Amino acid sequence: MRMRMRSSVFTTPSSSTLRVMRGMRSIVLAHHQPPPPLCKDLDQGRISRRSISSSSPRRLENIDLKELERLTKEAEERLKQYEEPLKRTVPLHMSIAECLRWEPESEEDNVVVQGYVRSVRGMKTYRFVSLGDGSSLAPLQAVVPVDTNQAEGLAIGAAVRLTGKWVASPGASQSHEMQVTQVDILGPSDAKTFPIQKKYQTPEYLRTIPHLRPRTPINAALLKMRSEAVAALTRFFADNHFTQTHPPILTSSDCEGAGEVFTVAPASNVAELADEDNKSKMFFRNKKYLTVSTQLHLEALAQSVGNVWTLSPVFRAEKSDTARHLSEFYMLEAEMSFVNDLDEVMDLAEDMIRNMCITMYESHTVYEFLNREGRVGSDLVPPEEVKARWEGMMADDWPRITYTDAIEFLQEHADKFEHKPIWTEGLHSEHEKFIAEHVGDGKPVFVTDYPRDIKAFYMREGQSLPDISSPGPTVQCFDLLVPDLCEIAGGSMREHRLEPLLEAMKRHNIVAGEFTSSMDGNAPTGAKAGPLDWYVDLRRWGCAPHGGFGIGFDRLLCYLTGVQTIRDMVSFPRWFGRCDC
Ligand SMILES: NC(=O)C[C@H](N)C(=O)O
Repeated sequence: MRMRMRSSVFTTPSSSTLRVMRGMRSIVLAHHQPPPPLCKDLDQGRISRRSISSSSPRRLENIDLKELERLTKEAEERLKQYEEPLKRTVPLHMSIAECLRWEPESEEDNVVVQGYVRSVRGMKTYRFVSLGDGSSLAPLQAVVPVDTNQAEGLAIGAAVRLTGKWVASPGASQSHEMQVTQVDILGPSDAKTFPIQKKYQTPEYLRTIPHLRPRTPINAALLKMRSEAVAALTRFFADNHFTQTHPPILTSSDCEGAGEVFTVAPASNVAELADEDNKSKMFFRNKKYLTVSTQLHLEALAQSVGNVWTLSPVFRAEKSDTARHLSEFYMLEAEMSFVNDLDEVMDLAEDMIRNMCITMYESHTVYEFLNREGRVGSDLVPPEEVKARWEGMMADDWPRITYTDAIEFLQEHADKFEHKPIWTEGLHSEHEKFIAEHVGDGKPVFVTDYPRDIKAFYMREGQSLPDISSPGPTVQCFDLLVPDLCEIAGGSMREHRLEPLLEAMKRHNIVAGEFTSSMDGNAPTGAKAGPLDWYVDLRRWGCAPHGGFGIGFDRLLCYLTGVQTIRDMVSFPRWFGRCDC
């Protein structure tokens, strides 16, 4: 089996920079650390900033001192923004994550937190309340005296604001706890009927209450992680001068040509779909669909501003009842202009994911998630395995093999599979799994140059490697495979030349009849390519070689969190037969 590593690095940072960055990241934890806690000093009628939490930077070696100085300055600047709230007179609350990392030596008065009651333990004279607000897997322990009537209304699920003293805790589970002096019940809850009790609840049960499920600590952490991933990706693309765009959700065609589109009609006239001949009665005067991929529109936008990206919902009417498929999911798609080599597209995908992981790795959320203990997240892949996934993603040089070589490799192990590996038939998920596990060695694997006839019409024909002798024509494309989840991304060079594109469309039966392939510029823009006329048009005027990819964003997050089914990764999952609330 021939295996290639990347030939070039598309983006910063280089691997040596990355090593430094990893060291730096420990110092730059300030980015992820809470601001100094703020609490109201009622006696003096002002708000004062208390000491910063004790999280000391680790791994000081490898640090460039000048860079350190720059970062310190940056951190000081950042701190300035917290001076502003000091002028306010209303109480400022701390998030629970901030509070938990705050370990002052002496008692701190008039601290305010707000959140949701996760549990209440009753003792004779005190109630022990576990409070969560989504910022942390760990709860805050609040101790409420019973005799003051303050404990009334403290029920599981209630939204509360607690004011009190932040003191060292005698308990072993936390360094500090709150001795509550005032309880405000902001949103009462009936403990008896609250559907998320403090006991193990199966993922299947939680899926029946998707509107309440986000309140569980793990689901809140998943929301935070998603948000951090988006922030990291946005920064990555901005740093690399990609333009973020908003391609449409309603479209005229099935980009992938797999017939998995949802058709759109107004609720007041669903019947219009049945009467295809009467287009004038249709809302859009023709059939329209929810997008399955924004790629084709991204190609148009890339011809304006160069490299572009988007993170959009896409929809697939696939009747797949698996842990990896949803009818609605988010796809991150990028399109690069003026590139002529599939390796450059793969470099981008690789750098982007690696960079995202490195940025996120030591965030509070990811740290807590990967170091969870006990029963927290017991339905997920164990933290050690998930950590190994992150390490694979952050490693350099993900292997690249051609589809032809992959099939050869699989054929050497044919006895292990239910389906025989056959060149013309594509890879089954058992094959993808095997490749990911045995070729990747913990890293994701690019499989390239698939047979032309099993791939989409828009892919550019040819081989990335001139020395490959494949059994038939191939296209310049890749699938990115990881263990367990198999394919998480796919991309290709696009056919940017008019004639070969029209030929490919004919081969795929996308259109019937003759095409107008004139390049004289006076030809009508319609190419008799039906709903894809406009896409053909893009090839008429100034279409540079280009390529791109799409990543199943929710699948990627599943892999990085160890969530076993994509239905538990997405807050409101939709799949064949299910679209709750
Ligand atoms: N933008 C892309 O290349 C994604 C591709 N159209 C897909 O749906 O897999």
